Amino acid sequence: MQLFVDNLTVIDFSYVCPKRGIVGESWIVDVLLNGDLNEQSMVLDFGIVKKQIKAIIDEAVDHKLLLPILSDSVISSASAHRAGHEYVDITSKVGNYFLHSPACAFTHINAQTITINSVTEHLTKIIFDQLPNNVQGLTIKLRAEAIPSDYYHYTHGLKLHDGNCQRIAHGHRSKIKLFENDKRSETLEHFWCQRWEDIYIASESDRVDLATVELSPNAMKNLDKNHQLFAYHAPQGRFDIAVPSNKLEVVDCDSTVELLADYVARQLKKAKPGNNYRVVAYEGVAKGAIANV
Ligand SMILES: Nc1nc2c(c(=O)[nH]1)N=C([C@H](O)[C@H](O)COP(=O)(O)OP(=O)(O)OP(=O)(O)O)CN2
Repeated sequence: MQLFVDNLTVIDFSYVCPKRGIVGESWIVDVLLNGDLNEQSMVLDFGIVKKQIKAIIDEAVDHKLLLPILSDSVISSASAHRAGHEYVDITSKVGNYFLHSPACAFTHINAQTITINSVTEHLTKIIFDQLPNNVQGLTIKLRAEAIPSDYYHYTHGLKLHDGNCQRIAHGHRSKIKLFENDKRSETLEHFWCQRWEDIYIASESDRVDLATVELSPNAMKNLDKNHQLFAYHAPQGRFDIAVPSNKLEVVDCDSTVELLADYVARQLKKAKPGNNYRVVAYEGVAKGAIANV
């Protein structure tokens, strides 16, 4: 007998890509179980699938930075600054990134590259080990939202969030709808999606200098004038990141989706003060915020 739950959850995360740097991503999760019926005449109670399997997936990959640990582009090591924290040094074709975060902000994936296949394999093993004996098969399907318009991938962290969004490098694949004087402008959408392609969005208020940043000894040797540094303390611990300027947008606000919608709206208004703008910004799949100026 087979049991399925479509759209079980959306995982919002970022991953290291040797070509693209740090990439924000959102994947929808569908689950298919194969097994005998239990004493309740069920393969597995939907309640358990929806709560426990979702919780395992969240704990494994949601709001984390996924590291392809078989790739030469990632070096991770224990932090010398703080217990339970990890350094991650990343080299990529678009520049080098350096991070320091509580270890829970990273997931090591035993692969050369982060792909739907490598993450599916990682999740399947973790989940299958925790299923009851009557469940003999598990198929996890990860898929990106089908977006007919332009979209961007962004990475950020919300220092004021009391949940996992405080992690300094988690992200999303997001569309944006822009209206100029009540008329949808695909030209403007295209412009912003190019501008924010694989972007890291940092807040000016989190900027730190070389004297205060906490990064690995290797990072401190390799930082150059192209890097900009950001750090904050949040309930899970201390977070630091060095980002290459060519993959960075520094905003004058926090990066909640409400404030990003407002930020885009303000930039549009500044360029053409006589026009009215409506910005519908998404944070991953099927959720977002609307700003009007
Ligand atoms: N009003 C807002 N709420 C939240 C924002 C935000 O910008 N405005 N942002 C976040 C995080 O950035 C987060 O990445 C998104 O969280 P979400 O996927 O919704 O959170 P959960 O994992 O808890 O939800 P699931 O349904 O389990 O995916 C949080 N909130």
